[in-house]
Amino acid sequence: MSYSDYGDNDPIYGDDLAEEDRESRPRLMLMGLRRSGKSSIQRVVFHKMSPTETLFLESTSKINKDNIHSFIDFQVWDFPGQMDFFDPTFDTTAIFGEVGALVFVIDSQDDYMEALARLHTTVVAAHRVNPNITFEVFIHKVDGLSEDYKIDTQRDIQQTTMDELSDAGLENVQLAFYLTSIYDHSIFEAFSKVIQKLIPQLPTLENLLNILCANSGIEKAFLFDVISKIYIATDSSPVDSQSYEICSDMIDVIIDISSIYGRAAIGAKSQGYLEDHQDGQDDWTQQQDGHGDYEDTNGGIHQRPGASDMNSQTVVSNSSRAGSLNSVPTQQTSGNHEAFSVIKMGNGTVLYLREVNKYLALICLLKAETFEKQGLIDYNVHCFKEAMDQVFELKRAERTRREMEANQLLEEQRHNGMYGHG
Ligand SMILES: Nc1nc2c(ncn2[C@@H]2O[C@H](COP(=O)(O)OP(=O)(O)OP(=O)(O)O)[C@@H](O)[C@H]2O)c(=O)[nH]1
Repeated sequence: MSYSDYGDNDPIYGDDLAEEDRESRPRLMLMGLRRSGKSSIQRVVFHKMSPTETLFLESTSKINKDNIHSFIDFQVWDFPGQMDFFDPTFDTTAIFGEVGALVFVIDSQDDYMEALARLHTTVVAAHRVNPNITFEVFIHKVDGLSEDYKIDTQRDIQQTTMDELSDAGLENVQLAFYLTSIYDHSIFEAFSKVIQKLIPQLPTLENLLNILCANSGIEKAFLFDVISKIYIATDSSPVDSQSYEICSDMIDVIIDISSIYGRAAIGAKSQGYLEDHQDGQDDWTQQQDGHGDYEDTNGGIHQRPGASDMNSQTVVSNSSRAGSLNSVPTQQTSGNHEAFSVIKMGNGTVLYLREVNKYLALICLLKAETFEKQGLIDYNVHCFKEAMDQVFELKRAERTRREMEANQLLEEQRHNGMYGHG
């Protein structure tokens, strides 16, 4: 995945975005009152900004358009809080016409009555222009609220919003509500669900993951976008936040070890620890800054000869969380240099990560007994990857076919224009 720089004068991704680009990418809009946390969400999720750094973000003064290049290309538009969308000079058709999802951010630590009024007018206007928009409401900054208060706030916001929409004759409009904070995994989990709605291949991916889980004894499988740590699909068993968190943390562990090991490896080379794999050692690390182009993940994880011994040798701390690690990951690059890692935890659960393509990683949770048949799991994952390739290849082929048809039509029109009067 690569990300745009989002400065106002960005020559590539700012206002100069090519017209055809505007049309071909699903658009995701971040709206809400000033200081509700829109830019922070965008920077934390897509640019790897640390949550505390968002304290220094300046207020957004114009729409920031951020092009996300990943398994699907989409745009995130961050709107300034003070913008009046309903000013007659504002082109609502252009704004809402192409939108895939509208994320409305409400600051739950503040008095939210004004935000609810704005949410209502936004939904009414957007739905009138484009009834296909999905509305996602982030009840944000819940890190400052107690568990009980979170639930009460969500119930109150949900009830008030739906009542008002129903009074306006819009009882059929679907809104999804999420409790979010940039200080924990909740923002990534919420974004995962939002993005999934923009992926046309989602049912196919879920089916493939179901088949993989059923045939390999895997308890839960997530397909992650490595940089953003958004999961784009999972099997159809219910998602519990802890499973998501531990899998998402695994990506961080792998990236951290990859970067430390990569650097250490250069130093250790003279001592004979390393045979190869130095190049590309920081690929995943580079991606983490949110600006790396994520072009080459091969060899992102490196193996010291005999690295698999690490698993049985090293015991790190144990803690009360089910997801705590008490053994160090076994990391390997497989024959074709794709990242692969296994973490065995103290509670008898195994975390299994495999790079699927340059954007995605598959992470599975399974029992240690099941993992004894690793050969079967490896083989099934290989089949899964091939099926995934086919799914995305079909999409590419379809796009190419449509482009060719459009070009042919254009040619014919040109030809008729030249010779049509003869
Ligand atoms: N506690 C807490 N603070 C947050 C969270 N998200 C954002 N903030 C803080 O909220 C403040 C405003 O965030 P911004 O991202 O600038 O808000 P915005 O909606 O983009 O504001 P405008 O650009 O003025 O529309 C910053 O100080 C952030 O650190 C959160 O999840 N929890």
